[in-house]
Formats: sequence, structure tokens, C-alpha cells
Amino acid sequence: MVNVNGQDFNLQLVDTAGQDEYSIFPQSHSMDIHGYVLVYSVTSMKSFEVVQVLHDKLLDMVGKIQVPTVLVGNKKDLHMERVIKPEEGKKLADSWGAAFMESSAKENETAVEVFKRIILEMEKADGNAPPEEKKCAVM
Ligand SMILES: Nc1nc2c(ncn2[C@@H]2O[C@H](COP(=O)(O)OP(=O)(O)OP(=O)(O)O)[C@@H](O)[C@H]2O)c(=O)[nH]1
Repeated sequence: MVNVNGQDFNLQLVDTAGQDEYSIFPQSHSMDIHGYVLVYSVTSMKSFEVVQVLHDKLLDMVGKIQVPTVLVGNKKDLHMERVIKPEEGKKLADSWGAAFMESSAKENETAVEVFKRIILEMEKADGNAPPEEKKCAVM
């Protein structure tokens, strides 16, 4: 349960644990997903490339030019190992019309913030529909 602007949202999360950019989407094709959180590591160029492939695939899959998405650069605590600048992440997110933030799994706060941001993105896409149906699925 996440509270955004005084309203409670029941979030159902679908994790893609262990899948890569080649295997990820066919299995989840039929699921009712409202928003996507795409996470890369600021310490890995490869992961930054992978989220771009994933984003292309997911647009193909849903057949839309834009879906509610938050791009997250994780591991921002690893200052010495950083290879992707915040501006690069922001630029990519802007090109998708997505929200962008950096996070660290070591900070609870930023983890909660990710879920608040995706709810806001889903609400935006929904044109701030009336609050009858507030069940969301996030992948
Ligand atoms: N320092 C630091 N380490 C992190 C952070 N997030 C994840 N890790 C570490 O990175 C490793 C991989 O994390 P996972 O959560 O398994 O990554 P994943 O991409 O979900 O992996 P799969 O579920 O197998 O796809 C673990 O050792 C985590 O402890 C972070 O924000 N900071």
C-alpha cells in the first residue's frame, strides 16, 4: 500500500527476476500491467543499454508510443564506480516521455519514492480518473 497525495494505492508488483532482455516480454504478454519501472545500475553501461532494448520491446508489445514508465538509475551510493551521469539518465527518460530518478536500494526512502513516481505516471496517463478503481499492477 502506497499513499500518494492522501490517497492509498494497492500496488501489485511483477518482478522480472532473472530474466534478460531476450526472454523478458513474451511470458508477461498477457498480464494486465499499468506501468513500468525500468531499472539500470549507474555503475553499468551494459545495464543502461539493456533498459533501452527493454523499452523498445515493451512499446512494441503494448502497441503504444508511450506507456507510464519510470526510469531508475540504481546504486547511486557507489560514487566511485559510477559510469552513467544523472543527466544521461534524465535525457533518456525525457526521450521516452518518462519520469526519471536515481535511487539506492540501501536507502528505503528512494525505494518508496520509485513507487510514488510510477503511481503519478499511471495517474497522468489515466487523465486523473475518478478514484473508484485504484488497483495498479507495476512491472
Ligand atoms: N551498493 C548497492 N548495491 C546494490 C544496490 N541495489 C542492488 N545492489 C546489489 O546488487 C546485486 C544485485 O541485486 P539484485 O536485486 O539481485 O538485482 P536484480 O537486477 O534484481 O537481479 P535479478 O533479479 O537476478 O534480475 C546485489 O548484490 C545487491 O545487493 C544499490 O542501490 N547499492
